[in-house]
Amino acid sequence: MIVTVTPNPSVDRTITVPAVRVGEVNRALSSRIDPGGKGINVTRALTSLGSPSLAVLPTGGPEGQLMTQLLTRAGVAYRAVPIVGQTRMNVAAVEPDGTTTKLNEAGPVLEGTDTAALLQQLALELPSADWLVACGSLPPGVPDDFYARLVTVGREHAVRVAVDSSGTPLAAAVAAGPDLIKPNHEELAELVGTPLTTLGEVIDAAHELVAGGVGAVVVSLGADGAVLVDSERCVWAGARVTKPLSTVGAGDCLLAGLLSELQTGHDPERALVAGTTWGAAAVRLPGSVVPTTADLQDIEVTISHHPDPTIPIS
Ligand SMILES: Nc1ncnc2c1ncn2[C@@H]1O[C@H](COP(=O)(O)OP(=O)(O)OP(=O)(O)O)[C@@H](O)[C@H]1O
Ligand SMILES: O=P(O)(O)OC[C@@]1(O)O[C@H](CO)[C@@H](O)[C@@H]1O
Repeated sequence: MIVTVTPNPSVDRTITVPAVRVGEVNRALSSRIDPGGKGINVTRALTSLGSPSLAVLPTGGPEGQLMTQLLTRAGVAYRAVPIVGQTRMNVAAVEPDGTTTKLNEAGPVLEGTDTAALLQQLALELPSADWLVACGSLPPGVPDDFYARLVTVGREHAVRVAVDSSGTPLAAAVAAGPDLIKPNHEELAELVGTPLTTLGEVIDAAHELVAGGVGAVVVSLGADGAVLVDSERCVWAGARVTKPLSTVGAGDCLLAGLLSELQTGHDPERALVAGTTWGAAAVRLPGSVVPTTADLQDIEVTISHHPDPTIPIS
């Protein structure tokens, strides 16, 4: 079982527009809402593709109610921890070529009691977890070492911990030695404190983190695929998508595909191929819609054990 925790979930509103015109009234061609936030997307993708998963999240206010309704409707298993504040709503404006502009709220303030209730709920779920997946930004009020604490708690319960976040919460988690992290290009550059302009530099940065105690580093590189580095291997994988519709949640689907294979004992290379397939499938779907089995059928993944280190990464 894969348990995800999303301290800062969001109802995602995706609005399709002919073009984003800053400072003007933009009329929508269509709009949709999805239950969102990175860990929730991971659980939604796993559920859609038949891997057992449970999402733990704080919820409050009308958007919180909407969130639980959307999750129930989607058949997603979840534990909602009530909070005083109001769950956020994030907006994505998507142009016809897939260009996506996101407007993310900071999220509600979580009081100390809210954070304690979230941790208490997680403690109840850990006995049935193989992986704990901690994802997304932290809302105001949650201490920066929240994910680092989860890494320690996971280790105490012999549960592997994956972290997908950014900035200080990710840096603190990395110092605690998680089993897996999934930064994208920018998050990795911020983590190691240096711009990364080629695939070779990305790989070197990932090796540096593995040497420092992270079990595996999977770097998602958008249209340039993804690379997995651990103490035994460095593998790159990518898939071509001709008509990208929305990249929102592609990284979450990549992580879900990867963990679905790791959980069942498959090797990291096979897991990377699955993750790349799920990520590419997500890009072909609107909003943060997660793929079904049918969406994975015609995706061809290329892998390389000796990726060209000079390839520029944008
Ligand atoms: N245009 C694309 N073509 C093919 N595959 C893509 C494309 N964009 C994304 N992917 C696949 O999806 C994976 C995740 O995408 P990306 O690197 O954009 O994640 P991310 O920045 O973490 O996204 P998010 O935070 O919105 O989930 C990539 O590693 C790649 O496998
Ligand atoms: O503000 P955060 O927590 O960094 O990211 C939140 C978010 O952008 O991430 C998901 C896509 O990965 C969306 O469902 C959601 O709106």
